[in-house]
Amino acid sequence: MYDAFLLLSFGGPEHPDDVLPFLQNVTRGRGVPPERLAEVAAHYQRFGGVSPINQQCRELVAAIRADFSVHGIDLPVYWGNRNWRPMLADTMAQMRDHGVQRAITFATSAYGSYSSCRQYLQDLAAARAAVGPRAPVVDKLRHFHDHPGFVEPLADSVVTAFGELDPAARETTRLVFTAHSIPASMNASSGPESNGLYEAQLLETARLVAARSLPGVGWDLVWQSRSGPPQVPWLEPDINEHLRVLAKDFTTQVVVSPIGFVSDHLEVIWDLDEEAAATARQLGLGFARAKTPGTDSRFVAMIRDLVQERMRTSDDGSRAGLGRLDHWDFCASHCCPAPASSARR
Ligand SMILES: CC1=C(CCC(=O)O)c2cc3nc(cc4[nH]c(cc5[nH]c(cc1n2)c(C)c5CCC(=O)O)c(CCC(=O)O)c4C)C(CCC(=O)O)=C3C
Ligand SMILES: [Fe+2]
Repeated sequence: MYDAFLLLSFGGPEHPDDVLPFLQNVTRGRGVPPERLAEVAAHYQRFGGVSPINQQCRELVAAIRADFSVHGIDLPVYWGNRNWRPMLADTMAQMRDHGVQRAITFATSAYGSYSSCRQYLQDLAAARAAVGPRAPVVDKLRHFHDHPGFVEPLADSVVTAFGELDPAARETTRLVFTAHSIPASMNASSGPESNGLYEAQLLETARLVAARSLPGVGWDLVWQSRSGPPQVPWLEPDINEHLRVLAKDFTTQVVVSPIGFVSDHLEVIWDLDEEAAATARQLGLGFARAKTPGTDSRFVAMIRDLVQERMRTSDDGSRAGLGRLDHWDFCASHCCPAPASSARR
């Protein structure tokens, strides 16, 4: 049924000169103010112009290849990005040259919404159009917000992070989950019923991870990495604002778990490990950041499970998942529409 596997990711710069063109690719037609772009460029330059995300994808590709080979899955593994080299269209041209006809793709985002799902589908369509008539057909794997292979490594990392804090202060510990903020209207229009699928799936993940890591400890889902013009409402509160509120109450320490991401890329190591950690320090709050799945073997096995689930010849409708929300293989075309301001892209 499928003759190749494609890892589809966001991409990031790997040289100081890459930073601006990368940011231009990300924000083209999106109305992100120049001040915000300059600020984000400075974050990348603080890390020598190198985002860790591409190296993390290389490691994931290697782990998937090893896992597929051990489990007898005979699919070549390709990798392409939305915003930086290796660009998706170049990878797709290579797949065409290798005779690939129908590939299955895993996008490095667990959730629905325009930015986290639909945009990847649009990128696939645009890349196919660019590659021309013999471009492979590429199907996208489903959302995996409540898959045990995602939830379990996240929960273990929360326990590990709590181990860096004062174990005696469990009563005054808060578990703070974060995800990338998106425009409130984008959240509202996400999902087949346009009723906030992005936040609903994130709340499921948060609930499942909390119950498996620090049961009884209070938790919240808050947002990070807000972009866009200030007059447009985005999901709130921001993590830094939330830490200020927690510190006024009886919280003495926080475990922060970025469930919105699958690897510890720049938005994690800058916005949390630098910025949110500094806010916590100022407030006198203990702070520990839990890891994302990265190349955890359970996460890699989940990717295989999703491929096998899609490839099985008789579908009994069952889908591995710990939560209560529905799962589906193919998103309806009306699902998670592009925001009006970016329709031109
Ligand atoms: C939902 C979501 C995810 C999670 C799902 C997924 O992973 O796909 C995500 C991931 C990421 N976002 C990333 C980087 C950036 N996102 C930006 C801007 C934006 N993100 C948005 C949403 C999301 N983003 C939105 C609505 C915008 C506004 C512009 C627009 O409407 O599209 C900008 C522009 C500058 C700014 O921040 O303003 C940058 C540089 C990186 C790479 C990190 C690295 O390099 O290591 C990753 C993985
Ligand atoms: Fe982003």
